[in-house]
Amino acid sequence: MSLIELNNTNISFASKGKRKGSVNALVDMNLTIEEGEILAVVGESGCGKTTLGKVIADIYKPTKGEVLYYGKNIHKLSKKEYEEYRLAVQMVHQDSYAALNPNKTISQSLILPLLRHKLAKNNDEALDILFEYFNEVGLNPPEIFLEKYPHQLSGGQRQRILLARALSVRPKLIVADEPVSMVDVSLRISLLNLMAKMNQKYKISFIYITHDLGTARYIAAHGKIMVMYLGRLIESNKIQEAIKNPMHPYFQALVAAVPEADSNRRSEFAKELPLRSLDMPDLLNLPEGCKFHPRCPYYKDICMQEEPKLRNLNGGIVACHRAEEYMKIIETEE
Ligand SMILES: Nc1ncnc2c1ncn2[C@@H]1O[C@H](COP(=O)(O)OP(=O)(O)OP(=O)(O)O)[C@@H](O)[C@H]1O
Repeated sequence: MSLIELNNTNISFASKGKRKGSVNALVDMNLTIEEGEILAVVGESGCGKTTLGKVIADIYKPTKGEVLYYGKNIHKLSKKEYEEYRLAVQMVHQDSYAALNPNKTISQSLILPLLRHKLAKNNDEALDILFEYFNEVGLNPPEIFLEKYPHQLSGGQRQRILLARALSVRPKLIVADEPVSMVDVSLRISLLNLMAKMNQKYKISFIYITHDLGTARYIAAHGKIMVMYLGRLIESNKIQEAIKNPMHPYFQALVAAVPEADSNRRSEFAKELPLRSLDMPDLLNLPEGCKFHPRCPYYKDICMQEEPKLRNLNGGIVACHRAEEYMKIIETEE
């Protein structure tokens, strides 16, 4: 049974601007996360990646559809089961500063959940647990970091603290939302390696949310990728296969935009894909048919009329009317 499953999950928000309307941030989302799996979620800003993470962590409640934890709807769990789920699914947020209380030392912030969830009987036991995980995430010696306030630490140190906090409650899944985007480039690889190590050592599943395909490929080297566009899942596959043979034109454009020093490793599709437009459509007035067609260089009449459904192709799934046809065009062009 899957650790987490989303069944036709939808969520819409009232628009934030002056214009009235609602934004569909997740549309008929179906996905499964297995124990120990790493899933990278990619797509450009505003496509719904964070919303997806927050729905999985029950920070947002779906407007329609359900989230299952080991086959059970999270909103129908008993109190005890729900507590177990809340500990099992931890979210690490992009902005490490906002995620920590600025008026409390790190130890004051991190001891509390351990006591509240009865993972430690008293402060000393909680500190022992934190020492263990601070060492694990490379914050040595732990006592120095535990007595600091968030503003006294660097972005990289705060992200490690958030990972240690998530780890300390022994989760089954960590939803990591752009965990390295606000960290110095030189520290990114060490944080990614840390997550990969946690995945191997503790069999923790990861959902790694990013708009950066390079880091997604790095962390989910043996995992899956899912590509989102305007709240929709448009492609998913094993990550290596997906990058070698991207099916959806939008994903082809993302792959084409990744710099690759070694020409042998470049996907054969990784060439400039000229989109018709660089802008996302108006969220309050989405186009008919395929939501990508106003930007797609390969659209035909059917793309303007019918929204493509997800279907099986090349070991994965894709929502594009013309994927096979398009892939053939590329083959004959080369
Ligand atoms: N609490 C909210 N209230 C209203 N609209 C929201 C809310 N949260 C998200 N949205 C809207 O839902 C859509 C998806 O947002 P989301 O933050 O999930 O995208 P994202 O892909 O994570 O973007 P980014 O990469 O910039 O973080 C956006 O149009 C956003 O404005």
